[in-house]
Amino acid sequence: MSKILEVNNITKDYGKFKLDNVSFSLDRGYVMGFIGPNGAGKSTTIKMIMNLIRRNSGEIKVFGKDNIESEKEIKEKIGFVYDECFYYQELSLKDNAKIISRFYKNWDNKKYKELIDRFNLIEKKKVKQLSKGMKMKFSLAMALSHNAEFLIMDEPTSGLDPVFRSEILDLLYEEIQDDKKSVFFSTHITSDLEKIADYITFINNGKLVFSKEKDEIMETYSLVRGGKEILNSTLKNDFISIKENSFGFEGLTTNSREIQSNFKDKVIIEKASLEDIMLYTIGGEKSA
Ligand SMILES: Nc1ncnc2c1ncn2[C@@H]1O[C@H](COP(=O)(O)OP(=O)(O)OP(=O)(O)O)[C@@H](O)[C@H]1O
Repeated sequence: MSKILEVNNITKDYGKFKLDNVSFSLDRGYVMGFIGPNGAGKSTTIKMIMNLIRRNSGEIKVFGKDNIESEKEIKEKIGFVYDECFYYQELSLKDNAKIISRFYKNWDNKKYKELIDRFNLIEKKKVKQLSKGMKMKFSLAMALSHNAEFLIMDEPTSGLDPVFRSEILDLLYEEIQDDKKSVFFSTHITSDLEKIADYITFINNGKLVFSKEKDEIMETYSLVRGGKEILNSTLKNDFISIKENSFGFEGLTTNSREIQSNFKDKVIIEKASLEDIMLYTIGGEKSA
């Protein structure tokens, strides 16, 4: 299977913040969600993949090629959606498309028109007159109109209402059906990932927590609840983190089988959502 993205030991030192030796990779044809709390380093990583900022060390390959040496060739095949709208604000959508389409050999005007219609965008409008959701739709229409093989998106659904979000996810879902396109996108909305991601990469405070297949993650982590009387230090060691209150505890574990067999009906065990995994991992104290 060919790799569409390889991020190897990248580091960016901003002084107060350091993206520290982060590595992960994505195979062609798959969707990877990129999660982490505010300030974790998601945008920094995406900007380095797009060569918008310089890394201090490490290596990034896109389509098997170095992202700096082969920048022009790589970008031709990438659809990029960024949370800050980088179009000409004073120009109409039509004029923006006219200018930007010239940069792409594979510009597909038919597809562009279809997406503009589908999103009910009015081409005469200036970019600055669009709402946040409309800007996102325009960005997506542009990103999907040059036969990109790889979509990279920084928070494409942030600040959008559930109807817009669901429309965007439906469109992405259609786009990946041919198994040739790959998608890498950051988000805070973990429920979006439960729908469409094959892999999840999670960073916290500049460090990689994990980069794994989603199904494996969903099978590995569980939430366990129980009464205070059973929570001794041995049991505490089975948890990634625990919240305690006056009645009992709730904790995230990768060890639910053993806990179940030791404590039987004294505990309630359920699958953890991605949000639970993120919150407990970030919250991170064993004895709250
Ligand atoms: N140009 C810069 N100079 C100094 N520090 C920076 C710069 N850009 C980002 N940072 C810092 O790097 C850290 C990571 O920021 P980044 O935008 O990558 O996080 P993020 O995970 O995308 O967060 P969010 O979810 O809030 O968008 C933050 O502490 C931020 O203040």
